[in-house]
Amino acid sequence: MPKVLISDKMDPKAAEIFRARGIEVDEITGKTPDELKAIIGQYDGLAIRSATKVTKDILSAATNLKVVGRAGIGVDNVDIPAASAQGVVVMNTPFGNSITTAEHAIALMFALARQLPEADASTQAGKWEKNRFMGVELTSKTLGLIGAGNIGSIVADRARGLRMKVIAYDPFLTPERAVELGIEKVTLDDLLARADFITLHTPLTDQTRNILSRENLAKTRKGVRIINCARGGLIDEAALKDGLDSGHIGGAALDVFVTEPAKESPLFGTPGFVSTPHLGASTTEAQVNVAIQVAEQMADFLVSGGVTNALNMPSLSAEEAPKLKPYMALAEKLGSLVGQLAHDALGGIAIEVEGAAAQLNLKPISGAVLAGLMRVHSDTVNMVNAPFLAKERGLDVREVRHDREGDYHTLVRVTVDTQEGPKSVAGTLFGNAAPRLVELFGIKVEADLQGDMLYVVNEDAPGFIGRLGQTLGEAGVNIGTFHLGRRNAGGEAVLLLSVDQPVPEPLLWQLCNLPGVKKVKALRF
Ligand SMILES: NC(=O)c1ccc[n+]([C@@H]2O[C@H](COP(=O)([O-])OP(=O)(O)OC[C@H]3O[C@@H](n4cnc5c(N)ncnc54)[C@H](O)[C@@H]3O)[C@@H](O)[C@H]2O)c1
Ligand SMILES: O=C(O)[C@H](O)COP(=O)(O)O
Repeated sequence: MPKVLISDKMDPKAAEIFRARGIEVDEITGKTPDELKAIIGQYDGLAIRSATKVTKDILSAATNLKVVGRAGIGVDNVDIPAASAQGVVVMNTPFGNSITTAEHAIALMFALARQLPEADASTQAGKWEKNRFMGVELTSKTLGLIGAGNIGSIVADRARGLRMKVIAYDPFLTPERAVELGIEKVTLDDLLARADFITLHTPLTDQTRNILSRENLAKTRKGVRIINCARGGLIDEAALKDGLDSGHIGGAALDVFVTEPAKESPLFGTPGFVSTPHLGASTTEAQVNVAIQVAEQMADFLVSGGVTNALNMPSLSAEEAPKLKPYMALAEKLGSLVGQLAHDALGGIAIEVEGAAAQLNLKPISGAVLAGLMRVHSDTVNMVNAPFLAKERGLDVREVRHDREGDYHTLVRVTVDTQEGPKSVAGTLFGNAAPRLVELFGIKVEADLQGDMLYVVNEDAPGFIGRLGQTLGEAGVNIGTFHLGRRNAGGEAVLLLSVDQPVPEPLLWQLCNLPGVKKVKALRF
């Protein structure tokens, strides 16, 4: 039974779903990194929000971990390259809290426009300072969005409802989408020069870090009000403080900080500054949404192999997964076969599909081929890390879908570029379920790739098979199945034998020395 750890505060629905799907679950929150490291080894899945930092160090102890599920959007607390290298799938819930977070941005915009927190504190202190608090209307003001993805688009929609003019800087926003959203796509400088309010909705990346730098803050309109419900690090906090002190910036509201938890900051107590403790996603509705989504996604993966919203693996729906399962087994065997038979470094690999296979999602099939190929050299390779390792090793991976009828109703072909030229193996599914090799380096041969096997290349001549059987028999090696193929009568022949036990090295040498033998190799599937 798979076991999941929920290490951050999460709606109880998550644990309920895991249990209902036959998954054992522990909810242990507030652990230090060392404490987490000490227990993580027992879990197949880790469900988190933003508090747990899934570092390379934690992952190194997560020897059973298969999936990290983020109940939320941002995954900057997960070392995705390290997880990928270790074959751990990382998934998030990209839409579950978007409305809630957009609403928080709008709430903070109102808070700034009408100085609500300061007015509240003053009133509750018994001051009744009616003349101190003079606000601004939002109607007709220009709102500048930096980032117009899921959350930015919802903010735009709500802001348009408030009769604001919305402009957006987002290099990936298409002109068509901008029209659809009713917003104007602008350059960053244009946005800085025109916006009365600026709200940030990008992830924190090398391109967005410090996007509101001291220099860019100086380009904003006097009195600009700034909201950040996205990620700390998008704004230079020291420059923001200086801008508020000088009066150039009319107000700033931060839900997120460079260092969290932000228990102290030079910004605290600055007039015009409003803050919340990373509450963007904190509504009952959003937390129920993300808890249900993350638990369903992780359970799908752990129980049936379905992959949704993964950041380091192609998606595979729970309905697709059973259909693809036999193909992935076939693909992995074909990858393993070429991996075991290749003698030199491979320059490239082509994964081709035709017939029924051509109608399927090719990514998981090619991931399985690569996993089979590379597992020959490392048993920690799986479908998640195989494509990354292939890229790291400079392997050129080509995927081809053929729209043609072949000899088989479904076929997967793997061709590797070797120093001797391209070499190809192909397989099909018998009864839509049983993987079968049907071609080996240009020779038609039908074989199950199963357990211990022997691959023999020899000159096609009478008497050879008898000598081979006798040599194996005398050494006490029992032959299970026997598959023979040849290029042409009297030419080169290929034998694939399944044997009941591994063939020891001295016996392989003995077989190599039989007359007519060109090559012998022990294989294992
Ligand atoms: N405060 C919270 O509690 C909270 C809650 C949810 C999400 N978030 C954060 O909000 C942010 C936005 O989330 P989302 O769901 O809208 O993400 P998203 O991926 O849907 O949208 C991000 C947008 O940023 C744009 N972008 C990327 N690089 C850019 C750049 N250099 N300049 C301008 N735009 C750029 C992208 O094109 C995309 O449209 C994320 O950082 C997420 O972690 C915070
Ligand atoms: O990226 C997100 O989803 C938000 O930052 C929410 O973080 P939280 O789950 O820790 O509230």
